[in-house]
Formats: sequence, C-alpha cells, structure tokens
Amino acid sequence: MTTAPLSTVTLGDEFARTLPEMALPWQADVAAAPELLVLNEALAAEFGLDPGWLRGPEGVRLLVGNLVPEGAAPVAQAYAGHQFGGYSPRLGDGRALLLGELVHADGLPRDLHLKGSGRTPFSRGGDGLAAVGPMLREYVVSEAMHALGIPTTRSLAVVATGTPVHREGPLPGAVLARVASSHLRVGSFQYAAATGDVDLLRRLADHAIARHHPDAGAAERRHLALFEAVVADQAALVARWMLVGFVHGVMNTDNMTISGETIDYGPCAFMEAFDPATVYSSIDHQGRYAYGNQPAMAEWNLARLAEAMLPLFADDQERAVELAVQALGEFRRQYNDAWTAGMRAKLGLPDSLDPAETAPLVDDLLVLLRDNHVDHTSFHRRLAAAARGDAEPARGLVLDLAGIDGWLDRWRALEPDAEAMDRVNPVYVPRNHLVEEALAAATGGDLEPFRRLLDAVGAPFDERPGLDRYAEPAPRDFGSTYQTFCGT
Ligand SMILES: Nc1ncnc2c1ncn2[C@@H]1O[C@H](COP(=O)(O)OP(=O)(O)OP(=O)(O)O)[C@@H](O)[C@H]1O
Ligand SMILES: [Mg+2]
Repeated sequence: MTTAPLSTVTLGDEFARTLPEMALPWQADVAAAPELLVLNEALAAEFGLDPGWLRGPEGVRLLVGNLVPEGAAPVAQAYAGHQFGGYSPRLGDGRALLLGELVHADGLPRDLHLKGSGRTPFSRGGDGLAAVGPMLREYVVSEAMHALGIPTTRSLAVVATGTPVHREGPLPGAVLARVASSHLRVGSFQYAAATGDVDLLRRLADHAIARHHPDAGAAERRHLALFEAVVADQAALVARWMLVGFVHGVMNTDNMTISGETIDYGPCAFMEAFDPATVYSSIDHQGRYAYGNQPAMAEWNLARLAEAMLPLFADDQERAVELAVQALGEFRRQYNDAWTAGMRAKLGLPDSLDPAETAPLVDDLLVLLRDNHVDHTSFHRRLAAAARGDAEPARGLVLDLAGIDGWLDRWRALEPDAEAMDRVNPVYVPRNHLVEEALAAATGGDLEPFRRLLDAVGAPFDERPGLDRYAEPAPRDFGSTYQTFCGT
C-alpha cells in the first residue's frame, strides 16, 4: 500500500467563510467499524488523491469524515425547499456534511460532501443516517449518468460504517462521499431570501457566479445573467434526462442545483416501457414528478428561484418581475431545442434537416412506443441495426407491425447514420431490476453483482460480449410493481 501524509489532502472552506449564515460547523459521527465498499479511483486521481492511501485506514477515516485535514471546516449547509409543492423554510443537510472544497486537475474547486454522516441541527425527526443499499444506488446511478455524458454529482466512495440503520428492519449503515461542482440548490436561494437579508442573498449569488458562471459577472445585470444561465443549464439537463428515459423522482427545489448537475439519487429510476405517465416513487401519488412532467417541474422550480432572486434583479419590484418573467420565458424554447436536437441525434438524422420535417416523425414514434409499451433504451439502440438494413431487432419490440413498418419507411428515407446513433443511444443503463439485485446482494455482503453492474454502465455505448442481460428489460413480473423510496 502506498501511503501519503494527510497534509497532502487540502480542503478549502470557502463556502463556510463566504456564507457563515448558511454553514453550521459540525462533525460526522464516528464510524464504529468503517469498511470501504467501493472507491472511484479514476475520480480520486482527478484530485491528485492517492487511491492506495484512500484505501488505507487514514483514507477511509477521511472518507467518513472522521479524519479532518488541518484547516478544513466541515459544515452542515442550510437550505429551504418546496417539497411536492409545499414550502419548508428549514431543510438543510440533515444527514450530510460539506467537508470542504477540493481542487480538481482543471484548477477549479469541487465540493467534497458526505451523505449519511449522522445527525445535524437540520435533522428534524430523522436519524441522520443512510443504509448501504441506497448509498450504493446513488453511486452506481450517478456514475452511469456521468458515463452517459449527463452533468451530475459524482460518487467518490461508499464506506460501510459498521453501525446498523433502522428502516423497516435493521440495515447496514453507510456513508457516501460525493463530489460536486457545488451543493448550491434552488433551496439555498430560497433560504437566503427568506431571511430577508438581501446582503446574504447577494453574497450567495456572487458566490454562485464566481463558482459556476464567471461570465455572468461581467454582465450589466449580473444576477439576472446568473438566473438566465441556470435556466439554460437546467433546460439542457432535463432534456438529457428525457432523452435517456431518466426519472429523477423527487424534483423538489432542494434537489435542483445551481450548477446544472443532477443531484440526489433517492427514488430515481430508468424508464423501461415508454410512457410519459411513468412514476416509480412510492410517495408520488399525483404523478407530480412523472417522466413526462419533468420539464414542467423544472420550469416550476426555476420560477421559485426567480422569486427568491427578485430583490437582486432590479430595485423596482415590477421591473424585477418583468425581467424574471422574460428570462424564465426562455426555458421552453431552450428545452425544446435541446430535446429536438437530441431526438434527431438518437434517430441518426443530420442537424441540417428542418425540425418541422422531423417533428411529426418524432411525435409519431413516441405514440407508437407508448401504445406498444416498448422498452425505451433497447428500441433506440436496436434502431441502428435498422439503419444498417436489419429492421428485425427493433421491429420485434413493437406489436403494431403495420405502424412500425410505416414509420421505419419514412425514417429510412431520411438516410439515418447508424454509427452516429451508436454514439448517443446507450446499450447499458442501470436497469431497475439489476440495480435492486445488486443492492440486495451488497446488503447481504456480496459486492460482485454491484461491481459487474458498475462495469457495464460505466461504458454505456460500448457493446461487449457476455453482458446481454444488462441490455435487456426487466422480466415482466418485475416492471409493473416497481417502487422507489425517498430519504432511505
Ligand atoms: N435519515 C435522515 N435523517 C435526517 N435528515 C434526513 C434524513 N433523510 C433525509 N433527510 C433530510 O430531509 C430533507 C430531504 O431529503 P432528501 O431525500 O431530498 O435529501 P437527501 O437524500 O438526504 O440528500 P441530498 O439532497 O443531499 O442528496 C433533507 O433536508 C435531508 O437532509
Ligand atoms: Mg435531497
């Protein structure tokens, strides 16, 4: 084992220094018997962290927050949030801590953050803990999203704590070490705004500009420019989710970042049979966060961000509202552009095609996929074979043969590029039944299925022999009853 002195790990405390009103100094619980379950060596290397040292006793203690480098100041971050439409003025890191900022090889800071590290002043009735299964879920799904090229928080490690967590029964506890561009959320702005302290709100916005959108700093109305940048990033992000069939499941304003990265892989899932009404979360009875509602929910959340930022847009409130409405009005166009371009790429069609020509083709396909309960991921991947002359793999997924044949004829007339399709349509996504299988085995102490799944989804576009089951939808009896859970 290589060793490196702890002094080589440097953690900044910029958030805590800049926004002390939103940062409560706090310490992680001491892990009784920490055991490293998974370490993202490639990610560690991006920060110059020695994987050998991280695997050793000191490194593992760092990864659960029990070894704090000199100068670091771990904090629980304050935030508010609309949860399923209802406003909670005080949420915050109830089971998480910001350890501090690491410097990435690109020279820019990233947050090193823990989830499952014990109670904090924001815990309310919760135990501050997390179980092995849900932390490994966040690890594998976030890394799959990254491999798909979708902006996301990253997972550095999961460490079992040796302390049981009580849910429906006892479960092994774990801490996830997460890396993100920042953990600033729409809810962070809502919290700052609710204090009534405009100076705090302004410092938060300036911190976000410096961290994520330095260009906005040069704009005449820099805070409006920040808002516009967040709108654009979220429009692009949600379009990416939609194109791969990702259902976030809990798009509360406290689970939407300012950076444009996906955050909080609680009740998330990948849709199989294409249907905009798809919901997996056990508590989402109204379908608020259904697959097809995600763009509208993102827009709703951004309206809450605009409300929070209003005092920064203009001194005159009417003028501020006018500017906010105008900026938010861009969301739909930006989302539609990103979605349309993404669908054109999935179908292997050139950018030069008039969107008016491709739109009916896309719309008709979505109706076919929904009416025939077609698996989203495998259909798009198999369509490349149809572009190469063998329609059977994709055709075989659709019951309405006349319908799909008519559609295929129209599509093929546009001369789709099969190679280009293979670069954007994944073979492997973290399918729900495989995630559950891997997490159940890991909870029982067998990490092999988890490692195999991670390996498959880590190179999602690269079809490999022996991984057929990772490319197949769930067996019939699995899909219709599948549920996911928040706050696990
Ligand atoms: N077991 C728990 N103990 C204490 N607080 C909790 C617990 N689970 C969730 N919370 C808190 O409830 C709120 C909503 O939880 P949510 O599931 O959205 O976030 P999370 O999964 O804990 O973390 P993150 O959003 O950082 O990924 C947050 O303030 C969170 O800290
Ligand atoms: Mg959350």
